Amino acid sequence: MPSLVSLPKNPLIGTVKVPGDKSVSHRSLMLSALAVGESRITGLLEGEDVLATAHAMRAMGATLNRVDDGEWVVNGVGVGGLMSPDDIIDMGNSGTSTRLLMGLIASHAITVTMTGDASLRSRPMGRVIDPLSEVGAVFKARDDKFLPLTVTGTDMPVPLDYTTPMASAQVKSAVLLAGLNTPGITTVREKVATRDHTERMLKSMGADITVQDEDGIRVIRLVGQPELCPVNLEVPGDISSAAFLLVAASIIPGSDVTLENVGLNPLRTGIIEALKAMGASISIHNERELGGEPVADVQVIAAPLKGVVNLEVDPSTMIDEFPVLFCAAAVASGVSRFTGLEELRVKESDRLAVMAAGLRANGIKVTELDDGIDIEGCGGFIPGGGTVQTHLDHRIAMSFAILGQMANKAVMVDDASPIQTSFPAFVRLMTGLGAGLDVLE
Ligand SMILES: O=C(O)C1=C[C@@H](OP(=O)(O)O)[C@@H](O)[C@H](O)C1
Ligand SMILES: C=C(OP(=O)(O)O)C(=O)O
Repeated sequence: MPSLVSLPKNPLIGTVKVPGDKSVSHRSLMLSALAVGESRITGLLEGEDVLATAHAMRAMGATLNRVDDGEWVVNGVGVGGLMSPDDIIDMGNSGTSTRLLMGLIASHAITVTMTGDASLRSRPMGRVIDPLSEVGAVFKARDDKFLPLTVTGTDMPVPLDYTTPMASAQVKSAVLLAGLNTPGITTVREKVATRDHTERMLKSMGADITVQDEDGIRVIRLVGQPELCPVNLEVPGDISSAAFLLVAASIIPGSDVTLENVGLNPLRTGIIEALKAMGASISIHNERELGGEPVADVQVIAAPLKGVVNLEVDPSTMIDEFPVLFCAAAVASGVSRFTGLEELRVKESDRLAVMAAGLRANGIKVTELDDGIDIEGCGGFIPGGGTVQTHLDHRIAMSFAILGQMANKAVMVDDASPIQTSFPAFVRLMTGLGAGLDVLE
């Protein structure tokens, strides 16, 4: 497996585009595959996770054709038109693909067997098996909660009124997608708002979906069995990928980077608020809307960061950005404390334990908490010299690639291959800006 070596080189200078948003890309393929007619998607993220979604939708009968870089044409089968695939579907490393697809399948009378890589096979699926079983789907899962699993959807789906037990857009979306081919109104209630790409895209495709605040609970109601209209959709840049550059350009002295066309969905922008709270110099330009999502150009100029202990940002608005934020905290001056992050333990890896181990291996003093982490910042360059175990987690790999740019000794990432799941151009783009990254095959 290819390892990655990161050592300081130059300030990051330039203007770049980050790849398409992974969450929006998944949904654009899934929903256009259920539309009646031809959809055209541009700016699609062509990372392994999204390609797994494309493979799954083809296997269930939709026609998806790649016509150019990031440009795909999808001919959908209509809501209710999915068919049983003739083989097991390998979902690779992608939790979003797996859980949202389970929702789609739950209200189609088809049978699908899914598996994934070692990381995905270790992640809990009970959080979607439980509500989808109430819809009427039948699951046969390893230990009742892990992949490989077989799901048999029902031809008599029940519309749920479901309150999500944790802040999860994947769980919310799985229940909503099950509601697509279910008569009646499917209701999902969220105590904590999570990314609303599903809601926005369904509305833009003609579904009758409403979102209300009822006594502090976000209530989403979807009328089942719509005819979804095909779309011409441009996918905005992924702020979760942009986050690596926001942190890198903040911590590497002399950097000045502009990121074009970044999706700034209000339920995804916590990383910008968090970095600003630490002293980052980030400005937003050219705000506009793209495919129903707010986007803008984001400029970041290097600035000294200070630790933060009472971050007043909702974790669900930056849940995937905590690994790289921890690296920013390692370079900042002073102590940082992050809590309320138990969900990080069930991502591609246990991101609290793996980040703590990687930071310690590179000379950073950390204390791992049940639901968070304390980090003693170095106020500049960190010792470095450690090898980080990524555990098949792309965000661990990229976070330590960034940290190595502020290390006295090289930071080694044991496996760079997971980066292909969400940001295939990461090394090329970072080195083009001035970073010192080398991939060793
Ligand atoms: O709905 C989505 O596209 C996602 C939701 C989040 O997961 P949870 O909903 O489980 O928090 C996030 O971690 C993931 O990268 C993408
Ligand atoms: C958790 C992530 O994705 P998924 O759940 O789709 O694997 C991520 O991209 O950080």
